[in-house]
This record gives sequence, structure tokens and C-alpha cells, in this order.
Amino acid sequence: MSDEIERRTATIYVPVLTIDGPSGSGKGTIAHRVAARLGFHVLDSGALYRLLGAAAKRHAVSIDNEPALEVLAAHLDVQFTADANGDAIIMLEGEDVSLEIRTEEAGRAASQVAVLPRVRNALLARQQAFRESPGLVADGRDMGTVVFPHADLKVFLTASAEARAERRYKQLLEKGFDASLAALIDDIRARDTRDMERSIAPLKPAEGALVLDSTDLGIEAVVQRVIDAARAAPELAKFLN
Ligand SMILES: Nc1ncnc2c1ncn2[C@@H]1O[C@H](COP(=O)(O)OP(=O)(O)OP(=O)(O)O)[C@@H](O)[C@H]1O
Ligand SMILES: Nc1ccn([C@H]2C[C@H](O)[C@@H](COP(=O)(O)O)O2)c(=O)n1
Repeated sequence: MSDEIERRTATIYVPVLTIDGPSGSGKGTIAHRVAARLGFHVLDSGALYRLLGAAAKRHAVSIDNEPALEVLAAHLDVQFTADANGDAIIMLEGEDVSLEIRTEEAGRAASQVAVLPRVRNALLARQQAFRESPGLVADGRDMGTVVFPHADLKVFLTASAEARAERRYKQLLEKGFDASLAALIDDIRARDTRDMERSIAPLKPAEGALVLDSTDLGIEAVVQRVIDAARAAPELAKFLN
């Protein structure tokens, strides 16, 4: 076989580590830190559902109009970049919506469009395309159960609703948003119920997932547990320094 043919036919295995869990459990924070330690890419799948909710608002599409949302999802014009500090910049149709999609209203809309099977299907290949060398850390609700069912390591990250609401409360105040702790607890519980009880791709630990409860664990302690598990996972360990 010539070098050129060999180069073209060689399939490069790209490892995947998934982090699923409820809202505010720390998936995004942990995914970014673990990815930085491993030199892997990150998929923030929740951002795609949030972007779809924002696009629906822009185009006056009702949050339960499944056929129209399917079309919007298939043609979602989004870009993920980062600023000089490495913070994510998310563009929708050429406009920076990084802050807009982080509100509780945007989270609620994301959770509502996410119950629709045709929407989930339209976003599936887009999510899988994030699997690029040298590896991917994917965070969401169904990363280990549906999008990357053969992931090399699956983590299910959780924490009490109260701890998650308090984290979200601090996060929102830091970003300059108004917030009420009581309303956040109610919102988190409602979102948990919707995400866990929907008929398609419900939030649940994937089979064989490492379940981590971070209620009483700091961020770095969680990161270290995930890194230790990655080093102990036979297929994944081969790709780590
Ligand atoms: N183990 C932890 N201890 C204390 N605070 C944490 C911990 N993990 C994450 N946080 C903080 O909690 C907040 C929410 O975290 P993050 O946004 O990563 O959660 P998430 O699960 O991705 O949420 P969502 O699903 O709603 O996007 C952030 O301010 C983050 O710094
Ligand atoms: N893989 C995913 C990711 C997200 N969603 C839905 C459900 C969430 O409530 C909402 C927002 O996600 P977040 O940004 O808070 O992680 O999007 C989903 O169904 N599947």
C-alpha cells in the first residue's frame, strides 16, 4: 500500500469522555478543566439547545412547533470561539449571544425544545461532529446514553438541588443578573423533572457511568477524580500523557 493510500485509509481513533448531569451540577466547569488538562476539545451540548431556544424567539417560532424547530435546528447558524482569556464566545447568526443564552429563561426554553424527538435528531450529527483529534470531553444530559454510547469514560455528575441553586445564584450575581434563590430552587427542580421524565433521551446515568456527587466536593477535587478515572480507563489511558 502506498504511503498516500495508507494515510487516507488509516482511521484515527478519537477518544471521548462524557459528563452528564442535572442543571448546575458543574458539568461545564468540570468539562472545560478536564479538557484543558488532557488537551482535548469540549462539546457544550446544552448550548446548542439554548441556541435553538434563542433562534426560535428571534424567528417567532413557537417553543412547541416541532416541524419548524426541526428546520431551525438543522440550519442553526452558530459558531463557537473563545476570547483571549479562553472564555467561550458563542455566536448565533453572526451575533454574540454568549450572555443571552445563559439566563434562566434561556435554560427553560432549551429544556422545552429538548423534549421534541425531531429536534434531538436534527442536533445529533452536529454534536457527534465535535469528536475531533486528539479527543473530546462532551457535557450534557444524554452524552453517554445517546450521542456517544461507546464513550471511553462516562461520568454522571450530580449535587443536591439546594447546592446547585446556590451555585447558580452566585454565578448569576457575578454576571450582573438579578436572581432569587427560592425561584432558582423551584426552577432547578422543574427542569430536573422535565429533563428526567421526558420520553426521549431522559437524563439518567449511562450504564457503567462513574457517579460523582459534588454537593460537598470542591471543583478541583471533582476534576481530579475525573482525571484519575480517565487514567484508569484502559482505552483512554493510552491517549493521555
Ligand atoms: N464542585 C463544585 N463546587 C462548588 N461550585 C461549583 C462546583 N462545580 C461547579 N461549581 C460552580 O457552579 C456553577 C454552575 O456550574 P456549571 O455552569 O459548570 O454547571 P452546569 O452543570 O454546566 O450547569 P448547566 O447545565 O445549567 O449549564 C458555576 O459557577 C461553577 O463555578
Ligand atoms: N445533551 C443535552 C443538553 C441539554 N439539554 C437540554 C436540557 C437542559 O435543561 C437544557 C439546557 O442545558 P444546560 O445548558 O443547562 O446544560 O438543554 C438536553 O436535553 N440534552
